[in-house]
Amino acid sequence: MRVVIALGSNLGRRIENLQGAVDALFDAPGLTFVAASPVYETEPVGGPTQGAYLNAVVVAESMLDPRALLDRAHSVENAFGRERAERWGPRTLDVDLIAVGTLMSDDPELTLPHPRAHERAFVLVPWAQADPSAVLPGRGSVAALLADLDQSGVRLRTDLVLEPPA
Ligand SMILES: Nc1ncnc2c1ncn2[C@@H]1O[C@H](COP(=O)(O)OP(=O)(O)OP(=O)(O)O)[C@@H](O)[C@H]1O
Ligand SMILES: Nc1nc2c(c(=O)[nH]1)N=C(CO)CN2
Repeated sequence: MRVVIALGSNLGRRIENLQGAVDALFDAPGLTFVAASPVYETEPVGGPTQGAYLNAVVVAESMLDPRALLDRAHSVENAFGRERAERWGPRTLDVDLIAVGTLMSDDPELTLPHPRAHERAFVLVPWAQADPSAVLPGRGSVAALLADLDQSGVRLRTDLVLEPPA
């Protein structure tokens, strides 16, 4: 099943946190790397006053069940010292499951697609670069969603790149 994973960091060595997440996510069986987006510097959305984020999206092929995928996302966040202090607050690493195939779920522990993905340029801009034909289940094409979104807070960092997993 095709899965779309969003990465974000606005604390510490941000690009190293993102690259570390890519390496760690694929360090165990069940997940195969397909593509990584370019890296974007983005203005924080929501939460307290905080520094700019680096955001990127990774596309993968998964043989894991969605719950195991979420567990892996959480363990990678925890490995990077993520503290869950404040909603939408600063973090060394955020790993969100944006879509898992075409699954739909309203379970608060794992809502699919991610309930705020459709309104987040910091997710949709990198996703569209990683997969120009991307579709957000239940919401339509990512390109069409982006046409209605303000993308001014999302800036390409041509000097940064995510390598495929080590
Ligand atoms: N699609 C999903 N991806 C990741 N976490 C999810 C998803 N759906 C529900 N959750 C749950 O949301 C909880 C909070 O996640 P997290 O701390 O990453 O939120 P946040 O990054 O501050 O805000 P947001 O959810 O708006 O990105 C997690 O414990 C997780 O179980
Ligand atoms: N620019 C940006 N803003 C955010 C981000 C993020 O990754 N990038 N993540 C959030 C909670 O998931 C809240 N706000």
